[in-house]
Amino acid sequence: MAGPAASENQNFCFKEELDAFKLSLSPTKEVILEHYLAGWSGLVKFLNRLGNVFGFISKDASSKIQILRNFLNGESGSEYFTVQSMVKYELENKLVDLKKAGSHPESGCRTLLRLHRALRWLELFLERLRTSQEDGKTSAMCAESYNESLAQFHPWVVRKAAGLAFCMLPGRLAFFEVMNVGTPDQVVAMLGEALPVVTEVYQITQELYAKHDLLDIP
Ligand SMILES: CCCCCCCCCCCCC/C=C/[C@@H](O)[C@H](COP(=O)(O)O)NC(=O)CCCCCCCCCCCCCCC
Repeated sequence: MAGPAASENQNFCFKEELDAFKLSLSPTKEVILEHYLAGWSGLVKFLNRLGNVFGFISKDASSKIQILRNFLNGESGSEYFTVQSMVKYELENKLVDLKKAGSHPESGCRTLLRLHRALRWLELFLERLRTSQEDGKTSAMCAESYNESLAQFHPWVVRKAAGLAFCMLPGRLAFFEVMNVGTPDQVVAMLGEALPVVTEVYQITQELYAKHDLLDIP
């Protein structure tokens, strides 16, 4: 697969995309939705640069980002400032279908849970990338991370399609180039700095969802 043109590369740097997750952590360790979504948009942008075979994944992620942005820009937008305030607001106002799909099939809590589960995949994948050898296979790293996380929530047909798409991932070096961060050493260093942030955002959200028994929203 040919890499993106140099001019295109100037508009993209993986580090900046991940920085949005850093910004999403408030001083009181709440997760600011706007920045969280900006982080996801950056990842989707990256995914789109990898080629059309990932289109079905980036479409699903984009539509979930959009659902949440609509809440944020809607009339109750201020309630959606952080993930914590969103959970409180939606639960207090009975805006979440907790056990089975009903009148709120696209609640903020439910939609964010899907992205949250994918964040665990990201964490596992970035850690594998960071510690990979020069001849490491991104497709295998991606598949292993997926099988350990997101796959359990997906039906067979989605798992199958995802597995096929992973085979189309470029090799480690070409993948690093698409990230546009610098030399492989610089990429590895950047990942070392970025990962703890991803982990922290994941853990805070995980604890919040567990506390409110929201981890299985249909
Ligand atoms: C680099 C390769 C990227 C591979 C992406 C790995 C994740 C694979 C996810 C496969 C999702 C398939 C699409 C369909 C999903 C939905 O069925 C399913 C359930 O939704 P529903 O309850 O509304 O029906 N949706 C989801 O689980 C949410 C998936 C969100 C995936 C976001 C993936 C963004 C990937 C960003 C790549 C960034 C890589 C950066 C590496 C340096």
